[in-house]
Amino acid sequence: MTGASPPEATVGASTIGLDANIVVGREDFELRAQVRVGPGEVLAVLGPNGAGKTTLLRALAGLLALREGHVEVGGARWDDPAANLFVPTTDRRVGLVFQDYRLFPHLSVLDNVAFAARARGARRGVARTGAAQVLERLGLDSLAARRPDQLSGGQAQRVALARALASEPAMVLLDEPLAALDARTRLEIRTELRRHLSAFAGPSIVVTHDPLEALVLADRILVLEEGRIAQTGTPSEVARRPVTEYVARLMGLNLYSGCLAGPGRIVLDGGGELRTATRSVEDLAEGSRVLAVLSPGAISLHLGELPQGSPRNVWTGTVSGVELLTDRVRVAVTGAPDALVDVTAAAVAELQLSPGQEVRLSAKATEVTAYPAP
Ligand SMILES: Nc1ncnc2c1ncn2[C@@H]1O[C@H](COP(=O)(O)OP(=O)(O)OP(=O)(O)O)[C@@H](O)[C@H]1O
Repeated sequence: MTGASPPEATVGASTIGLDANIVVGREDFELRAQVRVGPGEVLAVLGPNGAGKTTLLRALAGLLALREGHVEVGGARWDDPAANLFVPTTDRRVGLVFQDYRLFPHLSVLDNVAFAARARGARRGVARTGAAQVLERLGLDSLAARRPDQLSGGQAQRVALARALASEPAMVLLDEPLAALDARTRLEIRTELRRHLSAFAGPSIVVTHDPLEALVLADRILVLEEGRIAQTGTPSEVARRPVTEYVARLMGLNLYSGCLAGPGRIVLDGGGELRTATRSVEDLAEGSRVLAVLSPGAISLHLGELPQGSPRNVWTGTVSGVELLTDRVRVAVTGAPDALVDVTAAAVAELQLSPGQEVRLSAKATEVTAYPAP
């Protein structure tokens, strides 16, 4: 599948894991998404606030009933309104991990992890033995006797994952699992989480705001916007060929839409044009709708004459903002087209860049990646 897959596309090839066609309404919001996740596959769901990510997880977990469609996991139907079928959450084999972990405060770590087996009717000793094995596997055995208020954020997150895995789920659903952690712990746990999810045999879905988390954790990314699938693809497809402004911004790219007006020449919808050296658009007919991305680091800013051997794309603009990032300065330029440009702090000083400043922008045609618009 390419990164430019159409809306409501199907995700993943296998049908043995999760196969869902989700239609749910919440007052004036409607989510419509077809989602397939293969066994052992990790799907990251990315999207802006209010896109419907949590609604999607809640529908899969049985915390919200479908209006239409179906949810099937490992061949078992969990929701199918047309057949009047709805399996309640407690009877769905789902391992849930929430942002705030939701550990039971009055239970020890061991009993938190043993909870699902107990709820299914296992005897206390049996449930605890199973829980102890999971804790050991995750390297958490030393925490077994503690209560949740005696855990750090990172430890609580690990215990929450242990509890989810100990329930022997058919599917694992994680809602912003690393959001409550500080940056350093997040990095550590992200790596561990990747390992544990890779070892899990069923489908997993991770909801996240963080593009890096999606890129690192997932085999496949699904982008939700306003209750619809905006894009699906492997992390590298989505990172290289975003199809919406939201994804382009997340990936730190300038995204332009326009029409092919000759070989390698794109007339942009918002004004201006770009030359591209992308081979794959050469076969497209003139007039075809295309998207083009240009990295902020591939654009240069100039005040006077351009250096010799000028690149193919040159245009003028006005600096509208200058923002210091950790290792570079991001300059917003208004023009035809608008662009975000990354320069060094030295360049900002040398060019005396500040809002209102007129600049010339240049970028090589080889840096402009174009592809058919979905
Ligand atoms: N209990 C509810 N009743 C009615 N509408 C709701 C309810 N919960 C959420 N919504 C609406 O459903 C839409 C999707 O919300 P949802 O929480 O799924 O988004 P999200 O992508 O998870 O957002 P965020 O990243 O902010 O958590 C929003 O428009 C929201 O206002």
